[in-house]
Amino acid sequence: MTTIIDGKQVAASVIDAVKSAARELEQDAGVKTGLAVVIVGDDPASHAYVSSKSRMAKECGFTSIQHTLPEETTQEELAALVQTLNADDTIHGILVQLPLPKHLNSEPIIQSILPEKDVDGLHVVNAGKLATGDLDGGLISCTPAGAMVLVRGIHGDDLSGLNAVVIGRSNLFGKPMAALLVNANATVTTAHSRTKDLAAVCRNADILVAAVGRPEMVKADWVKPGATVIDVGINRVLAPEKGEGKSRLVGDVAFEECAKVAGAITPVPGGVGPMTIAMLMANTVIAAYRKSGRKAPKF
Ligand SMILES: NC(=O)C1=CN([C@@H]2O[C@H](COP(=O)(O)OP(=O)(O)OC[C@H]3O[C@@H](n4cnc5c(N)ncnc54)[C@H](OP(=O)(O)O)[C@@H]3O)[C@@H](O)[C@H]2O)C=CC1
Ligand SMILES: Nc1nc(=O)c2c([nH]1)NC[C@@H]1CN(c3ccc(C(=O)N[C@@H](CCC(=O)O)C(=O)O)cc3)C=[N+]21
Repeated sequence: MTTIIDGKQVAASVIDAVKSAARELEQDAGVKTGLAVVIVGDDPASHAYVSSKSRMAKECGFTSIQHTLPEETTQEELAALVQTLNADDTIHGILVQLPLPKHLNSEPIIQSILPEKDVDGLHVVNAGKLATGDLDGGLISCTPAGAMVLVRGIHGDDLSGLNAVVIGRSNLFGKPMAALLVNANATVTTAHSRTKDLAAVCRNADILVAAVGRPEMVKADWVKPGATVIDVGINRVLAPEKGEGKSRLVGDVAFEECAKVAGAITPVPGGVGPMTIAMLMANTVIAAYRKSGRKAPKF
């Protein structure tokens, strides 16, 4: 029987642990954990993600601040907001929702966030710590951190002898995911748009992770029988069967057919997505513990 990995349930248990950690920090040190989420422009999908992040932060007992800036915000205005949040002692985590509108350059903005407040794990200091194997010193990008929790739930902490293939090489997901898998002793291949015979590369994977942004690209005959399939893709496609103009969410994996071959597989929605938000909360409370000089909990 194929295991359908319940990301919602795993995320709920991470959130419970975050809530207790935040409560303890407040009781013992008088510190209320604070998260600031910055969004520029009016992309509806980005707004939906950002409001669920802000809502969850409140549910965790955090101070949650959302800065919604207009589409025509300048580079200087956004940079100034980040400086203000860097200097604000009540804010422990800063997340700038990506992508930014085209006229803005995201890289200097992300690199201007203090590394200890970079709950997205995108600052070079945090990316560098992960790349050099210092997993406890920095902050790890939320989606790969969450995907790893799901992988660990199936295979345990030690992936010795297992082949892992990650499709995608972004700084937000593919690169940190590959680093986490290598750190757990998997033998890792990173595939991308220039990879030759992707299907054959994937068939070699005991753990197959897809983060491409192409609806249902991974087919059943790409999956090694019994493999663990982690679908990171979030694609909104038209669903005429639900009515005119309606849409539904699908991953980068053709779920129905791949579920017949895989040993374990994440659904979309309800797989990696909820883990991303849970790990964002985890990173924020970790940042608050470190700022107060206390040993941070692990999630
Ligand atoms: N569930 C969640 O919480 C999250 C989901 N996502 C989703 O994950 C997906 C990927 O996100 P992200 O990493 O930011 O996306 P990017 O667009 O930054 O990266 C996509 C990667 O896929 C590769 N790629 C594109 N086309 C192909 C192809 N035909 N064959 C093989 N590889 C290909 C690209 O290769 P190349 O580098 O050569 O261009 C690139 O490395 C998206 O659907 C996004 O919405 C992202 C973050 C969080
Ligand atoms: N700086 C930055 N950091 C990010 O982590 C980041 C980002 N920018 N930009 C966009 C992507 C995407 N992302 C998701 C988060 C949660 C769900 C999620 O909760 N998904 C639900 C479904 C949500 C729905 O129904 O629309 C699920 O998969 O079950 C999805 C996607 C974070 N991202």
